[in-house]
Amino acid sequence: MSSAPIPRVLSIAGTDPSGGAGIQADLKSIAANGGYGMAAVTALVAQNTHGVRSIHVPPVAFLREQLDAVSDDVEIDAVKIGMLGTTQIVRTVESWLIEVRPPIVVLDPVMVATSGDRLLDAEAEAALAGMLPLVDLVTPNLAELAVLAGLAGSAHPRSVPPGSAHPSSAPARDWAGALAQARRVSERWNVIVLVKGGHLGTDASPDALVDGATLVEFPGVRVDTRNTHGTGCSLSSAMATLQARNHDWAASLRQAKAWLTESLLRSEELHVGSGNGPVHHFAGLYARAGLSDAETEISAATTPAQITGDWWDAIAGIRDGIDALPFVTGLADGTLERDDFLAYLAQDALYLRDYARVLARASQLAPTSEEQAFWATSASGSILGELELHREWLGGEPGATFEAHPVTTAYLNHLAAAGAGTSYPVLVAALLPCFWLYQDAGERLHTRSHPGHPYASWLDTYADPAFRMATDRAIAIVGRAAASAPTAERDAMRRAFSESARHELAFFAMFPEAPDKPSE
Ligand SMILES: Nc1ncnc2c1ncn2[C@@H]1O[C@H](COP(=O)(O)OP(=O)(O)O)[C@@H](O)[C@H]1O
Ligand SMILES: Cc1ncc(COP(=O)(O)O)c(N)n1
Repeated sequence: MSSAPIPRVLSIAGTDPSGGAGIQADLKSIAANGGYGMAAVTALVAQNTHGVRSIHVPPVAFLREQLDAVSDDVEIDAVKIGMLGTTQIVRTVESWLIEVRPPIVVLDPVMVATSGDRLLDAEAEAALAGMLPLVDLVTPNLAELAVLAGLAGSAHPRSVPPGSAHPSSAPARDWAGALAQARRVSERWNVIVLVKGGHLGTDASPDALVDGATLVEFPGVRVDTRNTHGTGCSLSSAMATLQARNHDWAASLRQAKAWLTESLLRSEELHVGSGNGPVHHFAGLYARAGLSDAETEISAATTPAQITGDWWDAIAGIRDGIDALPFVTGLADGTLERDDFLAYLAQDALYLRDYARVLARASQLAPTSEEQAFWATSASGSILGELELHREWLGGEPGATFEAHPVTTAYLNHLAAAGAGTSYPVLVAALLPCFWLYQDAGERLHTRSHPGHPYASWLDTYADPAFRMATDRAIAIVGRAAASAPTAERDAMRRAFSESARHELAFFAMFPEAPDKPSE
């Protein structure tokens, strides 16, 4: 697999010359999350960390020219929409969206700035709600959510006469109230709502994704800082960028929140203005590039489970890829040719023999006797597994000569390289995908077993609770090692983990051997 392409993300928003919110924040946020940022300006806002002084709206025809100049030339992977200001601007962006149909659209329905200044005409609120059917994800704060929920209650958002009071809901005072409003908005306009609990005034800062009746909640820790200018802008553009990579909203939110929390924690390092300062968009990158010296507090703010959870989310594409492979679907429905199955088992036996040696190396490097025993037991299990495969399925002597497929060799070389180093954390991170991806795919595969299934006895082995426990244990060990590792080593762990995951995918993809590249 080649590396993921860099998403081209367009921000359509207002400006903040002090650099903390609006388009300036969006561009930093897109770049910090691995995207190529572009920007079309809706309104020029004279503002700083204390608030808005005045707003200048250029002719809307010129906004349309900016948008066309980008879309006539550049393939856009995601759009983030921020401050729109007036009904005319809303309509202009809406008609451009209808023509261009960007694949991902995130709308931060900016109405009022953190400072309390209005950034959207009151009469434009209904028009803004009217564009929601063109949007994939909307990211209102609690006040904005209440306005949208009020409009969701009316017969048709555009039936509300401009300037008239619409049946607005009061901002939710508790989390349950916010979720109920979000559900109304989601169902009314068929849009996913990212509910932000940052304004609830509690110690927690929860967020949630609401997609009709489906709810996924993300607990968050409130960072004690005044530097929250532009958090909404930054989060929404991070979401647009990460979604273009992940195609999984929950994974994107988990990553975006971890990044934003780190950027809030480090915001004190910036000395910008004397009001509500900006977040430090590049805090993590600076730390990892050696451009800043404090790094340990951030590690401390991240739990082992969050780290391994983030790694797992980042390989969502690989997991989907495994599930879709002809080998896996054929194994599930029993249509896999026996020769292909046996060819796979022969490679698996070869793999397990050397994997056991690398597990033994982890046992050698383990810092505690408990972990030493865990890896030694796993090594023993792996080599016994190899013997069993030969006896049961391959009908040969252990060590019988199968030729290693280049894919098997490549995976084993990667593991051997991790084992040849001296970093226990990197080694165990490289070993983890073999536990985790196998366990994960196996959990689904074993449900497909039935008495007449040609591979029933193989599928049944996937249900082994001992392997599940071993996988949980391996995840916990790796998470703990990562949480206490210096940043550079933790990055090397993440790379070793995702590299092994890519090898896992290639391993499952080996058979049946395709004569031609399958069409997309
Ligand atoms: N002090 C804080 N600590 C942690 N997260 C915060 C803090 N302030 C805001 N956030 C997070 O930043 C994101 C944007 O939040 P919010 O303040 O609601 O947006 P807006 O800028 O649109 O008002 C949310 O995910 C929220 O949880
Ligand atoms: C141009 C522009 N767009 C949006 C915001 C909202 O900022 P916040 O995220 O602090 O609510 C802002 N202050 N300026």
